[in-house]
Amino acid sequence: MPLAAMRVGYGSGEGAAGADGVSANLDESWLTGDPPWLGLFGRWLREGVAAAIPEPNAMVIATVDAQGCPSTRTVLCKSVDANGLVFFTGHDSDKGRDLSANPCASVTFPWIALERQVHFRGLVERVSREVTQEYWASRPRGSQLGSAGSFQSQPIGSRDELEDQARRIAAQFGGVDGTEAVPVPDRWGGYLLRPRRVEFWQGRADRLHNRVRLTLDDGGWHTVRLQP
Ligand SMILES: Cc1cc2nc3c(=O)[nH]c(=O)nc-3n(C[C@H](O)[C@H](O)[C@H](O)COP(=O)(O)O)c2cc1C
Ligand SMILES: Cc1ncc(COP(=O)(O)O)c(CN)c1O
Repeated sequence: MPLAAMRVGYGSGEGAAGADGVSANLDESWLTGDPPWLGLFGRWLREGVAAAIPEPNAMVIATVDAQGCPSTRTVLCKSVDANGLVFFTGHDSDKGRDLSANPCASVTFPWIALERQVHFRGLVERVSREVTQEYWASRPRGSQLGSAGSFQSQPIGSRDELEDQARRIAAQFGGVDGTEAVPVPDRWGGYLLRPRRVEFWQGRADRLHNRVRLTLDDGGWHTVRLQP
């Protein structure tokens, strides 16, 4: 099928795997909690889990370099609370360098199977070393060794070289089957995105979608409905 002819209609409730609130129109009254995005975001995330969509906590994050050019890639959101969204990555990666130069990011949860997306934008800061260490300790040993064995976003000559490097580094900590703890590399850690703008989007028929945006200013959170 030609790309130009590929399209899906939204708002029938059929594609949405039985999630609540799919047939009802997204309404400002759904915004509950403190901050007011927290309740609905948590509900939609739980519905994404229940609908078994792949990696419902995956979010596409845009960062901007010192020249003002954006880049996007996917990371996993590993916790969310009233402060914001936490993810873990390499500080020396492209995104880590962008965030050092420009500590502002935008993320999108593309829950297309549920005919929904949520965007966040805000300032990003590193989490404490304690928070990073606690999360690191919860990761499977293989993932710890994988992160320790990779200098994220640096070039490497071949797959074989990457595997040799990872094996060499794993051996320093007793190897894949060892029991010695793998320390968190200094170059790896968590970031907290503190939202100042959040948008909930729900697909509707004939491209007449629902969009509700919350913005934080000195007076608190403000809600506005946007045209699709
Ligand atoms: C579903 C999915 C989840 C990912 N989660 C993470 C993550 O949590 N942290 C991370 O550093 N990279 C993650 N990646 C890899 C990144 O998308 C990216 O390739 C990597 O972080 C390097 O990005 P950068 O060079 O732009 O900094 C994930 C990739 C996918 C497809
Ligand atoms: C390179 C990389 N780092 C970190 C993560 C975060 O997830 P986890 O801590 O569960 O490995 C991922 C997830 N795909 C990843 O690909």
